[in-house]
Amino acid sequence: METIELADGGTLMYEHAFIPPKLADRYFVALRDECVWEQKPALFGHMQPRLTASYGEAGIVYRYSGLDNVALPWTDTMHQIKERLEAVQGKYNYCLLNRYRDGADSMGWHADDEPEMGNVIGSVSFGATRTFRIRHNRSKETMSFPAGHGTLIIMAGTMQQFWKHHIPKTAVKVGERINLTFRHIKTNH
Ligand SMILES: O=C(O)CCC(=O)C(=O)O
Ligand SMILES: [Fe+2]
Repeated sequence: METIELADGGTLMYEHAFIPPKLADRYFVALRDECVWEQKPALFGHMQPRLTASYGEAGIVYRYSGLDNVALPWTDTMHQIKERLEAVQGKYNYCLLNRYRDGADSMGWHADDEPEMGNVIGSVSFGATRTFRIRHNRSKETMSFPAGHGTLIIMAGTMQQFWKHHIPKTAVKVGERINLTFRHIKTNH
């Protein structure tokens, strides 16, 4: 596990093969075939350039960009991944899943800085390797990390306040990638 201290108090932890390859193969197939995937609307009548799914504890709703994401109950696979992650860092009650069907699917620059969101986000990737990029808001310093089959990236500290991240499109022919971001959403009960 590599721990990178970022400017202004952010921390990024990285491990390329956090989930061993054979297990990652099984998880990829289970997540692809068992989750309820949908393509949600984005701004200006567009659709998001990827599929998403939402899982977590009962009653958790994650709101972002005007969308309400109601969590379905953890699947067995997701619960296993969550426990592996929590053994490293964090405590999670919600997971947003993103499925990038090919190199044309992507995620724009953003921070996961909603007020009800805990500062530790645990991200695990399966399938095709895509580039995870981060950029400091003021200095524009940029860093890139290959997010491959079984890769763990933990974002913590003040990273969401001072840095944005994204998954760029790629012209290279790539297969599907599934990413899980485990989060802690504060509830008022
Ligand atoms: O696909 C990824 O690695 C990034 C996902 C992400 O940033 C998010 O779901 O907020
Ligand atoms: Fe994000």
